[in-house]
Amino acid sequence: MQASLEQKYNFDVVRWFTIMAVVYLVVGASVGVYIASELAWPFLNFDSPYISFGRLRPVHTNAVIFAFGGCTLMATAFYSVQRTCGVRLWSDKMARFTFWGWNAVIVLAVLTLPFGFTQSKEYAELEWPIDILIAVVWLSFTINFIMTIATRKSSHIYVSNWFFLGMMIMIVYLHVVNSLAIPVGLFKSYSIFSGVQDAMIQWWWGHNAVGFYLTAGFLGIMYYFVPKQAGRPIYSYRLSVIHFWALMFGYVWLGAHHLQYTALPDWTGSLGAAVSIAMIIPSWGGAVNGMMTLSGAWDRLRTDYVLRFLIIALAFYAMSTFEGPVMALKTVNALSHYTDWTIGHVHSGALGWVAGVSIGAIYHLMTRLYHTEMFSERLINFHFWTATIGTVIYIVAMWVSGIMQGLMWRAYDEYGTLAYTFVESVDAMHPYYAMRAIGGGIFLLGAVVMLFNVLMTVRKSAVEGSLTKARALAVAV
Ligand code: HEM
Ligand code: HEM
Ligand SMILES: [Cu+2]
Repeated sequence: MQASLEQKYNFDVVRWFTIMAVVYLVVGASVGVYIASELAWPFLNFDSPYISFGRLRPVHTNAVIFAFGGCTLMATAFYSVQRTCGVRLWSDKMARFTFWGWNAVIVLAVLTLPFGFTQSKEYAELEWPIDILIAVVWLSFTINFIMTIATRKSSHIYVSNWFFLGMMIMIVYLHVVNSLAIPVGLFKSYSIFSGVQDAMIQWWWGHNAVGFYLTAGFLGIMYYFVPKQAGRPIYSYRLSVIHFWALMFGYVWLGAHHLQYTALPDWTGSLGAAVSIAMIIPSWGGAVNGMMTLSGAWDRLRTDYVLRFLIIALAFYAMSTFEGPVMALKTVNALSHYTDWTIGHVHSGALGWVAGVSIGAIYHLMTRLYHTEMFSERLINFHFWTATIGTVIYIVAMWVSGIMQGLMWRAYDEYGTLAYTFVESVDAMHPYYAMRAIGGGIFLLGAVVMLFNVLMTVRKSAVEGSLTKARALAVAV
């Protein structure tokens, strides 16, 4: 059975993306721990512009979102679309181009960001030549995916493909519009938008990078891998369809919640807040749908570590999609904005949800792609606990420091003047920044163990010859 799968499908490109995703998780988390340490112990900036916090921060965000997240999305999308449609990828060449092109983007990011080449748009820092490359590579990914669905053998299009498709199409136009700029040199350009319009476009992209890339794409992963790992059908197919359309229509309206109390018209922020609150419903619908897939088989969580990763990720998804809407409310945002509370929210989504569901999917993929068991189940268990504990320490540290910052900045003394100077609030953050660096270090340790486990599994498969056998059998079949 497995042998013929090797022949029928293109798993090579999936294998490459899977391994690179794990490598980039380690790289991105390492830079994360480093910049977290720079905030706790500023001497680590070593007075060098190249490794200063300001320049390494976008290296971190690009590495985790686009390198780790991107490779995970491409591996899982290319794998699940073939399996659910019962056909090989439409074009092997295009898939190879997507792999090399995407990695070229990542290398270019590492080569430009530390030298200060940036458009200064968050999550869209890369300069215009790289933006063009991103658009071309992303389109090749999208077209290959759509054409694979178009040639499918199954009658309907499974819901995971809908989520991947939604992500791909939205990202094409968000990326293109947000990146429209007038170049004045090879690595210098000016946005065609200015002032408040520029801010609005930036956060229309920024929020939807979260909503479509970090959420819809990873929900595609959830809808394929949770039922697969649990060995049961998704709890409610009808709920998944409602989840999909509500998410697609809702998320695009939220960008203004990043710009409360700015030069934007007041009503845009109110609209953003109102729709944000409404988004709790589809988000929780999706999380419940994933969790209830285990209904009647909860005992599996005791023994199946991969399933644990997937389900705890859904718990973090539910938590961050409750926290986000609350933070969108103007009264709450007045306190939380500019503080570490936002950073805590980001990482409960990014570490708990995005990394959690990715890690679960990658462990699942490894055994299917290399036709063997994982090198060590115990190390997966170890990874589960380090990832969970590291994430919780990170988030708790940021909640405390964020709320403290917010309260210190608005505290008045008996004469009506500010009770604290800004630098006093920075000083008060030190213990929490140290705590975050430690939490991040624990998370990173788990990621390193995962890389080791993954590489040993590749080696194990080579020693056993299981992949070679599967391929040879494929020729014989
Ligand atoms: C070991 C793990 C990690 C550590 C220690 C870490 C640390 C950090 C630090 C120190 C910042 C800058 C915060 C600031 O400006 O005050 C940051 C920002 C960010 N990180 Fe991480 N990070 C980690 C993993 C991740 C992962 C896996 C993701 C995504 C999947 C991620 C996504 C982000 C994003 C989106 C931001 C920007 C937040 C914002 O602008 O509000 N991080 N991270
Ligand atoms: C219904 C769901 C969600 C809503 C309504 C929401 C809302 C918000 C709000 C109000 C902020 C703070 C804006 C500010 O004061 O600057 C924020 C920041 C952020 N959220 Fe969420 N959130 C949601 C889910 C998520 C999820 C699941 C993730 C992660 C993967 C995520 C990632 C982020 C990031 C990266 C930022 C920081 C943006 C920046 O300033 O750089 N959010 N979100
Ligand atoms: Cu947002």
